[in-house]
Amino acid sequence: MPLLGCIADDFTGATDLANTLVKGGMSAVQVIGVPDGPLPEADAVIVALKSRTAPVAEAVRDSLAACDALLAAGARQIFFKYCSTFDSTPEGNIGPVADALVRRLDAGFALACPAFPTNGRTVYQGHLFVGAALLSESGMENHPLTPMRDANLVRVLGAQTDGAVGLVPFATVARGTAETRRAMTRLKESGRRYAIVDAITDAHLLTIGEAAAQHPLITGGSGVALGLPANFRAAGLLPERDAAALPPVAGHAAVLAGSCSRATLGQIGFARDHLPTLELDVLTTPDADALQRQALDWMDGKLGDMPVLIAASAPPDKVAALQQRLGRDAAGALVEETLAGIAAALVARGVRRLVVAGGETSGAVVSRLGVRSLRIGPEIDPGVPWTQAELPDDASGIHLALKSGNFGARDFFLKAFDG
Ligand SMILES: Nc1ncnc2c1ncn2[C@@H]1O[C@H](COP(=O)(O)OP(=O)(O)O)[C@@H](O)[C@H]1O
Ligand SMILES: O=C(O)[C@@H](O)C(=O)COP(=O)(O)O
Repeated sequence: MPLLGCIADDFTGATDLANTLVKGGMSAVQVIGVPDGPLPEADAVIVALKSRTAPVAEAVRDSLAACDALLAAGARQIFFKYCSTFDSTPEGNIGPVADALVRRLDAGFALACPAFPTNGRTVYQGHLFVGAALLSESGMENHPLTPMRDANLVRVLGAQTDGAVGLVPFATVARGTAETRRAMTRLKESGRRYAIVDAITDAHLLTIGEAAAQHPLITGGSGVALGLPANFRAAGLLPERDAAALPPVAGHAAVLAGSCSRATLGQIGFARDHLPTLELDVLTTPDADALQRQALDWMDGKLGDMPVLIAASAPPDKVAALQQRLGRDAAGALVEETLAGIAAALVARGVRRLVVAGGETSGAVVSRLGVRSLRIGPEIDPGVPWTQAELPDDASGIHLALKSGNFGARDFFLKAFDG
């Protein structure tokens, strides 16, 4: 029976959250899509949806179905995981999904905290920073699907919900668990459905986690989950455990990149000097079949001891040009379909260790490969673990690392395969 039931709005976000919980001593399994059978045994079950950019009604429907499955399995607390950069549009989907979960759980209130200080995401006076820059000046204002042009999360969340949004400021969180708990209770009693909660350091996140021990619903990034294993441990529900090691796999290694974030563009720039690299020019050839044929021709003879890198990623001007030609969603779907097809071809040719860069891209790849669940293994960089995925026709499975576009050091695509 899971202690914590989690609903993640994309696949990289789900592994990020699972990674945090495993490091905190909880066993964690990531299930792909709304569960249609019994849930695996684990302290935390993370249902990974592709609901971040889905139509609102679909995101709400799938999130509620996931919530029901987790509650039916006995989960004591529900966690709604979204991006540490609060990726969403004025239509949603953070607000509408959170509203539906608040109602389903009869919670009346939920905290909202995307902070992830280890990766530079902090919240101060309700404003989200990425490193030293406001969210709206961090590069996220150019995201292909969810451009973030306002850093004030009280306003951003407020535009996505009919509930009122308050703030628990830094000064309160710094005063500790009891003050933070009281501030959230006061906001709930004064009719706020949400509180953006400031957090600048991991110590703040631990305080918030402890203060929310009795909340039926927590919403946020993986950072705010830091404090949750201790709550279950304090309640005598969580035995001491070691983080799981994964059984080794033998085969080729590859990286597929569909993220256009600054971090991923930098990682591609670094890796192209070290790894056999194919950069697809989607603007010149906006045709999934033709792009896949290019990749298949290229990879013959390239798969050997070295990992290979295939990227569709492009800088903002090229992304904008493709979107102007095809429309935003069609442009994203074209690239996702292309990379998913290439992933299937790589696996068919013996790739058994695969890094995928980009949340939507990871969703498309994992769906195409028919992966149903992921066991979480060792961390490569903060927020990105290796995972073990069973394939439908190969029980020994493959190792997959689903990298959030924004995460990882510059040498991530090499470092992933060290050791
Ligand atoms: N060259 C390109 N032009 C337009 N869109 C692209 C290009 N390359 C990738 N994309 C799309 O950009 C989106 C990136 O989102 P995602 O994979 O979630 O990355 P991130 O993790 O950075 O958010 C995907 O839909 C992807 O298909
Ligand atoms: O919280 C985060 O930043 C990540 O866990 C996450 O959600 C990643 O999403 P993408 O940037 O779309 O990969």
